[in-house]
Amino acid sequence: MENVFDYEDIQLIPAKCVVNSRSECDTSVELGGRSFKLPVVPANMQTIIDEKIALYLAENNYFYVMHRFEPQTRLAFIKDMQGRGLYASISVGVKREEYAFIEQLAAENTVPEYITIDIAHGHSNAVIDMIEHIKKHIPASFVIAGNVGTPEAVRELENAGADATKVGIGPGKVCITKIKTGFGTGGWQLAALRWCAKAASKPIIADGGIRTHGDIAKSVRFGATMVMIGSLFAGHEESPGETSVIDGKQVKEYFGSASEFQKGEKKNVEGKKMFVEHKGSLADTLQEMEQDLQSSISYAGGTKLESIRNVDYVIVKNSIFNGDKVY
Ligand SMILES: NC(=O)C1=CN([C@@H]2O[C@H](COP(=O)(O)OP(=O)(O)OC[C@H]3O[C@@H](n4cnc5c(N)ncnc54)[C@H](OP(=O)(O)O)[C@@H]3O)[C@@H](O)[C@H]2O)C=CC1
Ligand SMILES: Nc1nc2c(ncn2[C@@H]2O[C@H](COP(=O)(O)O)[C@@H](O)[C@H]2O)c(=O)[nH]1
Repeated sequence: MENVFDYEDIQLIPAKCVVNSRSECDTSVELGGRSFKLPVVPANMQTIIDEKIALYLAENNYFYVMHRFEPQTRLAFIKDMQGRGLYASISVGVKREEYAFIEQLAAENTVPEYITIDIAHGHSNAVIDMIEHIKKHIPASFVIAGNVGTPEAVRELENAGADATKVGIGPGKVCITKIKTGFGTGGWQLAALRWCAKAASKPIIADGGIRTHGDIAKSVRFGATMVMIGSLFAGHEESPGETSVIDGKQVKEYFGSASEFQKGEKKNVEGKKMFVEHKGSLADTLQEMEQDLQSSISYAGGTKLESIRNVDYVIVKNSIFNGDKVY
């Protein structure tokens, strides 16, 4: 691999502005036949999303992926969302009972519009078999498969029938995969995204490692259709993580899906827990993301998200923050 870099090593180069106001720039994106306000989706983790947040996001034209950690609630969740005239987007794993769940959905004719196969090491027969199982029983569902970190994996999952792939092994804020196993895209997630996107013939979701709103534009530049984000969405009033007070400050918990807090045991732990400062409302963050991305589009010299895809960039090794902390 040549040209290895991460988000903080890259600056996008401005092109001549064609709008009179940033409000003219359109941040919407299409995925699976629907248009969403932002190319951003909160991570399908238990401290990031719950039914209430999913409802808010769907009602307000944002993409969401419900987590898979309360499996018994998923059927009712799909019915509830669709009963309200909204789309349903759920996650599944690859264990035996998940196969039966897909068959149950088919038998009841309850077909979620989106299914994300949520596995740490997605380049595996387990994921390929699950893609094929879903496509056999409920072909109308749009299948997002992951996570992967190589072009070979993207091609193999696409060939198995995945409609989109999710890229990112270990760049997450509460991830310890890189430390515990020595593997992953941590530290070079943006370069891995670029590498995978060159091989992809379907949409890619960049997952993990986003630390600033500018990183969303950088992900789009390097081939992402959508960006999955955990830590920036943790700590909101609506966030499901528990609130506590540390050193007089209100904080909320954010833990990894492969942490002992999620698993309830210390087996194959590849995630940790942290506390993030209380951030106010989710709606405010989404609005700020939209404004920042509109500004990115204006700097790209266009009016639509796609204009970011063509901008030039420079590699400025680990230097852009000069020690500043924006967030
Ligand atoms: N994006 C990322 O970098 C990472 C994300 N995660 C998140 O953590 C959660 C748990 O993930 P995961 O452990 O996959 O889910 P599960 O615990 O549901 O495991 C799914 C199945 O895959 C097997 N499995 C898991 N990892 C491997 C591996 N490295 N090699 C072979 N088989 C494997 C498991 O068996 P067994 O447990 O017996 O091995 C199990 O049968 C998910 O939400 C995932 O997204 C976790 C790590 C990295
Ligand atoms: N290695 C691990 N990765 C995890 C775990 N739980 C979630 N994740 C991944 O992190 C992203 C979110 O990253 P962030 O940088 O935006 O916070 C999430 O979507 C998963 O792919 C875990 O326990 N271990």
